[in-house]
Amino acid sequence: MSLLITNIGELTTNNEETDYARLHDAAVVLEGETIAWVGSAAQAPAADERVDADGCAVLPGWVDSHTHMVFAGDRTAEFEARLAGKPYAAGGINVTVAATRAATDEQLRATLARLVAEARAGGTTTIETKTGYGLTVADETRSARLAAEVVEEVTFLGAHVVPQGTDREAFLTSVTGPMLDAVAPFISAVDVFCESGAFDAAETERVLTAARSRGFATHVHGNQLGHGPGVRLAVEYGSLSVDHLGFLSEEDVAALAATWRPDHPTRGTVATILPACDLSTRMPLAPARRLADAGVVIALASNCNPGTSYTSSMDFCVATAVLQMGLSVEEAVRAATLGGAIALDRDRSRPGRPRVGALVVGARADVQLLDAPSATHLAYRPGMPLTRSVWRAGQRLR
Ligand SMILES: N=CN[C@@H](CCC(=O)O)C(=O)O
Ligand SMILES: [Zn+2]
Repeated sequence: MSLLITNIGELTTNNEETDYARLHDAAVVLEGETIAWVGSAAQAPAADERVDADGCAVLPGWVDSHTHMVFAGDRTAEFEARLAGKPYAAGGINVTVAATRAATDEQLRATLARLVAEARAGGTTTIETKTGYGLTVADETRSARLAAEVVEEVTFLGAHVVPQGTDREAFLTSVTGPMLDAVAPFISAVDVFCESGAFDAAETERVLTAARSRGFATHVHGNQLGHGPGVRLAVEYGSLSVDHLGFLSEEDVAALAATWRPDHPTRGTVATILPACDLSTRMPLAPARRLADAGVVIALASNCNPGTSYTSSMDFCVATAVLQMGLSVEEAVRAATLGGAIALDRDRSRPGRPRVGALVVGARADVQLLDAPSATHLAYRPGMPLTRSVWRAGQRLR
């Protein structure tokens, strides 16, 4: 079954080969799960079905490369305390750990389904989600298994915090051994919260080493609450991304930039910025402009979780990145699509892992149509419901 979306006023393709140029008076053809044709509306081939975009903007579906959606419970009281001036601290995670352990599979599934549905309705077609609210072998395995039922990228975040009442050394031994082995069938990457109140540099290295020795890609939560070793270690260990980044030294920015120079031997480390979290925790916004000017590839993600960022709205993240972090609309949209795909190592097609984040021939047919003539309206009309239609793998979701 093929579908022609035509009369597109502005088409964001993220096609590197055409210098990321946006097309006007454009059309795309979806064939089954895949993008089959992209070009000028006047030259579009016939298809089984046709959608008229009425001159509106079409973009790749959002790629949300950082969320924590497997949880139970509520942290409104902690949020209210923050509004009254109490700073965010990693310890709050234990409240969600207790609620998550007490929840049934069906309760966790229901929350996950609700959050995934919200994200999809907002144009998100690729979701990464992390474990990290179970923190025993059984609870982390359950979180990974339930996540894998509904999202395509599951990341093991056993090293989120040392749970209350647990011996630190015994916990780390489990996270880097039996716990990691138990979740392995459900995950594609490993993450670690490198921060005071969570895990220090030596502990972070243990987690990254264990992941690497089993062939898993890694991510690091780093430099969120203060300056620290997160960025340095992510770069040293070749992590796919380092996320948060509210506190960066000149050396941190230079180290990240060096990974994107053509002479760098491996794939670079993406800087994932999480503006909704920065705002909700009342922490400094990550220096996105500085990172972009230094040549660092940026991903923009929601960090949807009950503690620091209870939203999956990528539209909100894009608007904030433009209005408050100094990115252009093009940069912010690219970070929320192609940037996320690069952070998940999904910007090229591999068996069982189709390319996402770009509207180019061969990529997965993940498409959003806005109720607006250009992507600029995401920042120009912040907070407005601009998602008109969404297709994921060729299936219409709304
Ligand atoms: N920073 C660490 N983890 C989450 C927050 C988890 C929580 O507070 O529940 C984050 O990315 O912000
Ligand atoms: Zn996070």
